[in-house]
Amino acid sequence: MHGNGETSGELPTAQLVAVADRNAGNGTRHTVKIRDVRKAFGSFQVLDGLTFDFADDAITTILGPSGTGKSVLLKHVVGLLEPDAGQVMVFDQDIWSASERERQELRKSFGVLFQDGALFGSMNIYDNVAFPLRKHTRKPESEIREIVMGRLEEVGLLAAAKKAPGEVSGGMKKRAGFARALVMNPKVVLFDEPDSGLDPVRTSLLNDLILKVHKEHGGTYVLVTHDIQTARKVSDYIGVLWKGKLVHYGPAKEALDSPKPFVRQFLSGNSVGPLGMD
Ligand SMILES: Nc1ncnc2c1ncn2[C@@H]1O[C@H](COP(=O)(O)OP(=O)(O)OP(=O)(O)O)[C@@H](O)[C@H]1O
Repeated sequence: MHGNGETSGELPTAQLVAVADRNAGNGTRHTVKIRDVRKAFGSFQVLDGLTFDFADDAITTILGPSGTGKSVLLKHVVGLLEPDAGQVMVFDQDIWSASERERQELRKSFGVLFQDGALFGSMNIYDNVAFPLRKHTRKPESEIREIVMGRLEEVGLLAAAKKAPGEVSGGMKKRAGFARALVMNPKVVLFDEPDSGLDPVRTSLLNDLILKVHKEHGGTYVLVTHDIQTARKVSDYIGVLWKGKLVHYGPAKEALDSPKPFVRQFLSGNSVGPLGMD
């Protein structure tokens, strides 16, 4: 992204950071910063020098065509993939300069909701949600119970606590995954296509839930989706990835009203424009 902002239509780094600063309002540090991150698989340059800060206490949606590197970006943020170059800073610490132990600690500040909820099929919903607390804390079962029941109530799953993941609907699995992602009180919550496989009404209900929980607890939420309605509904900020670059990042309204041809085409779902099937 450095040095070629004009040709690609990207905002220069300083402006991207300024956008995030405006959101922080009082100059507070940003929890997650991406600095010139590059990643290639073989000869395919998936991330081609990304630099931006995720806005704290806001919901940022990352949009972009299939295969453009959205999931790869999320995996860099949680430290599951190491960049070829550049830094992923979490709480001002470069996660790949940190030791494996420090990285594990940093990961505890993340809640992650993968596409299918990633629940353990052999455990009921309650035990799935309790899992991170049992694994990462020494809290007694009585306290774990209080936390888990609170989260299950929040996502409307108290009645399903004893059910196995295989016995509940896709929407319920996602809500259970969301409850589990929140159980350690994470500062950063990442959603990889939370709406995939859900009908429009359940997608809308899940979006309401994301907004409600975010309003209540705050935090840096990052959501990858293909669903423009979801982006319209939940986003404070929108980033658009294309061909390894962040072609837009800013307040949601700015993205939705963007005059840039690719951003316009993508956000309107128009078949005519710079984006083709390749
Ligand atoms: N571990 C890996 N090894 C090799 N290639 C990979 C790996 N992970 C991702 N890729 C490739 O990187 C590219 C970006 O993948 P990614 O899953 O991030 O896309 P995406 O934007 O999330 O797509 P979609 O919207 O379809 O989920 C794809 O071409 C994918 O095949």
